[in-house]
Amino acid sequence: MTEAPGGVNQPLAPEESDRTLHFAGPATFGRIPRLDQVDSAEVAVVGVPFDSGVSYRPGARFGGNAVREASRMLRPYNPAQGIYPYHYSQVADAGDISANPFNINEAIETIEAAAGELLDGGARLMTLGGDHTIALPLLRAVARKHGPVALLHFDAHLDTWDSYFGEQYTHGTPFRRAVEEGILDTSALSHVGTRGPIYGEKDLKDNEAMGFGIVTSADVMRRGVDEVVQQLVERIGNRPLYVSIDIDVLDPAHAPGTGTPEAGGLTSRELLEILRGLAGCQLVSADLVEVAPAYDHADITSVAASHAAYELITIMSKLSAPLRWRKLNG
Ligand SMILES: N=C(N)NCCCC(=O)O
Ligand SMILES: [Zn+2]
Ligand SMILES: [Zn+2]
Repeated sequence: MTEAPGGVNQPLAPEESDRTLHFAGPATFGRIPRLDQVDSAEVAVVGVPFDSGVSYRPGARFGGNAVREASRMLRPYNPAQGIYPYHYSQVADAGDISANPFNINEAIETIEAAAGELLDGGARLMTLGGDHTIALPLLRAVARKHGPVALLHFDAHLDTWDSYFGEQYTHGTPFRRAVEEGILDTSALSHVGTRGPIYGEKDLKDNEAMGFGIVTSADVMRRGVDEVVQQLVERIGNRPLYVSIDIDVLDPAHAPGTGTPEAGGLTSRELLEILRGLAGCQLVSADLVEVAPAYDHADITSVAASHAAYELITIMSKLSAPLRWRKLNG
């Protein structure tokens, strides 16, 4: 193993694993420190245990903690991106946002406010859901800081539907609301991994009109990861980027633990490789949603989710490091 950086003013990283057990003690993401153990964080992992917006099987409120448990074994060096994510920048676990499960409108306001506070504190956010409803308040908070952002949305579903049973705020509608609110940069919107039956042809026409490009799950298989990454990265350019990952983008063989599974999805290997390909992008925050551990087996879903979050955290840590050095060296 290459030696990890360390010393005065270096970020507080997880304990060396030859001295502590990966499988003991409270589960913060990757065994990183809690936010209250450090002055501030450049990357904050935050849970949003809210799933009152689901249209089918519930249970994603338990997703964040399942991902934290599954992330215990993540080691400190990321060879795919060539850095120690927890040593470059301060990465900390900010705990959970308590959103009212009986009132979606209030929950959305709570999430937006709490995310805004963490962003104002200088952190990029890696949010662990929760169902996909939470992407809307997270995008609002991010757009308030950065203006309209580019969106890379990994999902079996479009999540741009108008309403369910007349309700506008659900896990199938966050991105239509976000387009309507002007918080997305409509010249750089992409869905990746889309597949399965939809409600009608109009769904696709609406997405085109909103500005979404679509890379289906079959496109990834036919064209290959490298070509897809190149196309996505070109579209994103230098814009501030928000990545939203619905774990159902993965095939149910790779992610059975989710509420609305669809056959024919990405492999976890494909997803991780696409995420690594985003390393040059200006990733400002990300979410990972729809892990529902009650339907999982042998932690397949939460392990895959923890690795996806680790890749995004690595990108954000790398981006934050120069800021940290500038601050320390005046
Ligand atoms: N899993 C998410 N986010 N959305 C699924 C909505 C699909 C539907 O209810 O028709
Ligand atoms: Zn989905
Ligand atoms: Zn979704």
